[in-house]
Amino acid sequence: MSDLKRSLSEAAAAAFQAAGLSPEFGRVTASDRPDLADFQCNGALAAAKSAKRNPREIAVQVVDHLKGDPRLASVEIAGVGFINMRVSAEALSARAKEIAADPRAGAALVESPRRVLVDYAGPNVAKPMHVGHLRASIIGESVKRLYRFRGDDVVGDAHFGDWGFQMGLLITAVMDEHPFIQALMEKLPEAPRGFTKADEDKVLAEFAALISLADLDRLYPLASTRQKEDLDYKERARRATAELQNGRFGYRLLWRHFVNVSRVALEREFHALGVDFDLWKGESDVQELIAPMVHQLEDKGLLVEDQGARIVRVSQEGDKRDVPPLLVVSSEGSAMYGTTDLATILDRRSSFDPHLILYCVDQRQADHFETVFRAAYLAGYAEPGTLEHIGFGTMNGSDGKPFKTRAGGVLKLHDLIEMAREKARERLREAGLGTELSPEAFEETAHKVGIAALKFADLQNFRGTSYVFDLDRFTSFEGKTGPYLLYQSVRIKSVLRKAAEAGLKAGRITIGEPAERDLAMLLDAFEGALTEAYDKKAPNFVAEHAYKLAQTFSKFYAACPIMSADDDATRASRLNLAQTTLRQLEQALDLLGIEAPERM
Ligand SMILES: NC(=[NH2+])NCCC[C@H](N)C(=O)O
Repeated sequence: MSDLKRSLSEAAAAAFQAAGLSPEFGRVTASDRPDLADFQCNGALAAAKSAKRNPREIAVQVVDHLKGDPRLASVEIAGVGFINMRVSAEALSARAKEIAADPRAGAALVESPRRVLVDYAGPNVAKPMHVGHLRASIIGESVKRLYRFRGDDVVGDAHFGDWGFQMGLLITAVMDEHPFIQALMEKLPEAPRGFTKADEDKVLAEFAALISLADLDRLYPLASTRQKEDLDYKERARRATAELQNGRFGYRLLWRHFVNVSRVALEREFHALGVDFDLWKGESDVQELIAPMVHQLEDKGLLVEDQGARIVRVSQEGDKRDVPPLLVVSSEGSAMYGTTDLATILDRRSSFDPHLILYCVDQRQADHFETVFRAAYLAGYAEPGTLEHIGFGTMNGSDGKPFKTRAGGVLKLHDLIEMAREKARERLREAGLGTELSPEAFEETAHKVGIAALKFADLQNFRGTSYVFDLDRFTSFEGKTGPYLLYQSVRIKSVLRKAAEAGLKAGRITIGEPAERDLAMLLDAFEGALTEAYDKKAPNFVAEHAYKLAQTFSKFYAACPIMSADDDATRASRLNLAQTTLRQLEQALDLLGIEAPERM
């Protein structure tokens, strides 16, 4: 089973081949003049150039070969040699029927599934999340779902930032605030003889009683500001970080408490956003791998001294792109962000052995990843081409700079979601929607509308583009928005409910009216949109398809009455089209990480 674009491409390829030309020229695309044709093939022009022949002559040969294909109602030459095709009603009906019967709503699977690891979100302990993390979460979740839906074996990993300087800052701040903890830390440079798991749990419980998430949220920014002015403080934090990393027992316990508290809170917020990880590994998880890795890099002759630090040079003379070297060990002897990323590649190789790792991280880290990837290829830790950075632009405020809250601070995911939810409530009330829902159901709908607004606003743009945060626009039920798509899907659900209540059943699809035709064409285009999104790691192609599908359905519904159709067969066919549209639309929304409510 394949979509029309692909099956017509195959036919055109055969036609080119029959004309003694490369089948490559047979690529068929959706027509840019839908009023004239459904599909077009421009291959005759390219073929003419390479074969030094007349394009029209080639087009005539190809068209002659294609004529009589039962799928085509017409195939004609336009201009200097463009080939225009119109699909027959029978072929379109058959394809629509196929999609209606397909649990995958017309989407194919990849031919050879791969193991793919998606590294996304990348939140940090205690440090507040910024818009980069929000976008990484939204885009990464969608890419993960897309790859999984295409049949790959996919694991999504949060890659928790739990090992940097911020840990030393927190330890220092907490000790300053709690003399009890300070004293305890002095008593516990290492595990006392006979210290059991139960003893550890007791200490952790004491930490839990003294330090809450709110405390971490309060202390981190204070400590982070202070270390900028107070060199002595900074030095203490730096030492604490080093001691933690060297395994100081008390610090490790305290650190475990920080990690636990942050993780629980973060997972709750991500879950509210509809972002769920398969793996929640942290930077700390690969620390044991670093020392042997450094040795190995040394043995391979890749490590060089540079002003007291040890680096891997990844650029060579004449390289198109000059990227900074990988800083493996700093002059102070610590492992760095890139060192951890390199060790993580080793860890992933031994645990999951991925064919591909996708890093969904802010575009501003492009150089960092280029450096890490090159080092990994040089060291033989990954096959060239199997590591890929999926960068993205920023979400900006109206001032054109990365979005900040009104108070000027970085946004908290929790607050952002609440803002979107509040706007969604307002919008629903304004539109007179959800009036029949129970208060709980109304809340749930408002939540779904709010999340859809945020996610769709993000995913409708190609990821590389930056966009401006505008909650009023994002939450509107009109225009290219998440709420519009939810509204359309709820509308279809309501039609289907009414039909079911009246005992009406969906039946055999026949395509006749132009609006039915347009809808069937769009249902067929799902596969093409998914392929593009998959190849380019760009969910905006799925978003675009969902939007067009909703719009096309809306026009279809206006032009082709369902309940009051002229006869039973037409009604059954249109009901089936509506049902199939809903399934495909919900599938597309699911790939964007968006959930539609049952009612509004
Ligand atoms: N493998 C990675 N480096 N992933 C991205 C991690 C992002 C990092 N925690 C940050 O906040 O910037």
